[in-house]
Amino acid sequence: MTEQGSLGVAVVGTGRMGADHVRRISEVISGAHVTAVVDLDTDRARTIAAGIEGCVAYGDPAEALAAPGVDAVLVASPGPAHEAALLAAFAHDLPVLCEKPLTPDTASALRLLEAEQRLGHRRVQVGFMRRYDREYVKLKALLDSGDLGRPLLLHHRHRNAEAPPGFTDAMAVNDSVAHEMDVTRWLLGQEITAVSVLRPRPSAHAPEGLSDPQLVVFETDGGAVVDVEIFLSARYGYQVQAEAVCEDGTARIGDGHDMLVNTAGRWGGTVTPGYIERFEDAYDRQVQAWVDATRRGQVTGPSTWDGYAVAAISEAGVRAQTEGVRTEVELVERPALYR
Ligand SMILES: NC(=O)C1=CN([C@@H]2O[C@H](COP(=O)(O)OP(=O)(O)OC[C@H]3O[C@@H](n4cnc5c(N)ncnc54)[C@H](O)[C@@H]3O)[C@@H](O)[C@H]2O)C=CC1
Ligand SMILES: O=C1[C@@H](O)[C@H](O)[C@@H](O)[C@H](O)[C@H]1O
Repeated sequence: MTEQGSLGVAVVGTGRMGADHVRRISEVISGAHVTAVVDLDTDRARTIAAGIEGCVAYGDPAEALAAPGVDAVLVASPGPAHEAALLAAFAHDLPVLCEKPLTPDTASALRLLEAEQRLGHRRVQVGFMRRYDREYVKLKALLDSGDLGRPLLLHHRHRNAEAPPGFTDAMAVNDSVAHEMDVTRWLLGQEITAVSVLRPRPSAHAPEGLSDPQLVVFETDGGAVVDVEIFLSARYGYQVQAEAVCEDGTARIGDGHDMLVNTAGRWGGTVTPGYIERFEDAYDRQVQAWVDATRRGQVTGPSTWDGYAVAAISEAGVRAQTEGVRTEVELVERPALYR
């Protein structure tokens, strides 16, 4: 840290999310600055570093994390690269904000759980940023208050304008629905115990070979049933909604953050084009919360355990999807570090 106590952050992966986080740390939030950027595409890393005073570009995460001035790490490389980056951070006992998913499979998530326990303290916050979205925070507070009674059903809608190139059926579950897995566990304070997946006839706008949309159904250990529409080729914009159906009422979020306009015989608001715009404030609040906690020497937010649980639910979800069967989720016993 600098004399002023500003946290020196290395950002690993400078693609869409990584570059946005570099901007956020440099221009939006307080208490941190970017000292290193790392990308296998070294030209990209160099271009980003060139715009930030004192920032050095690297091609190898391990080399960057050993550099002076690196107090903490933000991992924004693709999911399959997260395990190596986290293990490199653990080797220097550095705090990490790791973009979701923690890892895309259970075996690697378990290895990380074990590695963090060997360190003896929590080091990781997983980037499930919906927990920092003001609307989700409000919904959770209402459910926790008990004013609506016991939650019975949760309906989630998760629509992207178009699927990124190369997106697969499995990624619809372990990359996109991963958010609903986390937010369901958090909102309800319940564990997901089984997953089923239904695939209607694909939209004519779905990329060749992608089942889109899909309907994913979770059962929980508190007896709730949760459905998630994941529709990656919705075309008209990016929309994320959630509705809780409880014994004494219902509550719904995500209908619009904008004003409603009446003009030219039409009524309505706007739909954001993508997640960067829809969740801008949540990303800011997430990274600020991580920096603040790290400067206090604390680790808060979604843990490696939460990341592991989502990996296990994802694995069950991909099996449910490919085999067409309801699949139970198997979790190891929750270690003491995460209770
Ligand atoms: N929280 C959210 O809403 C979102 C989270 N994400 C997550 O953010 C992460 C990154 O996604 P995007 O930025 O969309 O991907 P991207 O493909 O735009 O960028 C990834 C970058 O990482 C680099 N890279 C690949 N392997 C690397 C390695 N081993 N070490 C260092 N750099 C490496 C690539 O060259 C590329 O520049 C993923 O985990 C993804 O799931 C992505 C979109 C939204
Ligand atoms: O995390 C995200 C992407 O990786 C994923 O591909 C999108 O479907 C999600 O909406 C976005 O939040």
